[in-house]
Amino acid sequence: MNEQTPPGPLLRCQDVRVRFGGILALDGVGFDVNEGAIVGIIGPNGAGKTTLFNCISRLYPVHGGDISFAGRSLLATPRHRIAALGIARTFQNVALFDTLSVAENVMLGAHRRFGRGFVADALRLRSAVRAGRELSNEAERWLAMLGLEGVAQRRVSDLPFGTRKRVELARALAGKPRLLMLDEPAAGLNHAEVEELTVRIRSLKERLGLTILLVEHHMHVVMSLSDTVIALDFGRRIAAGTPLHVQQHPDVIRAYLGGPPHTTRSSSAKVAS
Ligand SMILES: Nc1ncnc2c1ncn2[C@@H]1O[C@H](COP(=O)(O)OP(=O)(O)OP(=O)(O)O)[C@@H](O)[C@H]1O
Repeated sequence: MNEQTPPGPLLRCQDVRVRFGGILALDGVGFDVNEGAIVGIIGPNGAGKTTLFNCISRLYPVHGGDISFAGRSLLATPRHRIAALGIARTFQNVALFDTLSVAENVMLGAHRRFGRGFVADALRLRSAVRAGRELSNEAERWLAMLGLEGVAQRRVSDLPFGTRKRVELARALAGKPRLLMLDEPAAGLNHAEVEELTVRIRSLKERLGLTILLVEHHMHVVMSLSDTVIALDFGRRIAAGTPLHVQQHPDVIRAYLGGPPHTTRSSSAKVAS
């Protein structure tokens, strides 16, 4: 555990509520994420998974409850301070600077750790050169870790989707987060890429001592990686516990199969590992 962290979970969501007009996208959701754990969030389409990520990243306002990180409420933290606190994320549809190179995108991820000193250095030539070199060495390290050395100078827009997802992961890691939030990292990947991703997430977590919050529709990925799984449906937490417990929970099966009380719900995911 990090010395500056008070005892307790690294991330705590308590009774989180978010409304969009008449829709309660999150309706009193609560759970803890302990340091070093992988917590999976599952649920049918529209369950509130991405909304939850957007609340933790401070992209969406929260209308009730609290979200705290390392013992401190995030709700008073402006969104531009979230990365500096040690939270990084990837997006369902990949959010990179398409016209920049792979290396430049990853350097941007590392840049936050150079902070204001980096800007100050830019005003002093020798230091600026040194800081630039450090940043570039740092980016190279992450590119090597993700097997991206061969495409470092390629423009992101020229790369296949699976590679862009890896670049986004490298950029998130370059910020040296304590909490890494992965929003459907396996979406759009082929079978071999999904297998490779599962192994990579597990090994990165071990190697870097990461804590991971994972939203994923591929049940094999989420069930094999997660220590704890939280299931949402219509903005509510319907189950939480070990992957096996959640997988066999009648409300989870009902939510995915569209049985009562939510007979209209369908989903692209099946509850099977
Ligand atoms: N910006 C928004 N404006 C209005 N409604 C929204 C917005 N974002 C999400 N919603 C609504 O909130 C609910 C939860 O959506 P959310 O995207 O969080 O679900 P999800 O579980 O991530 O679904 P999926 O698996 O399809 O990505 C849905 O009813 C959705 O239409």
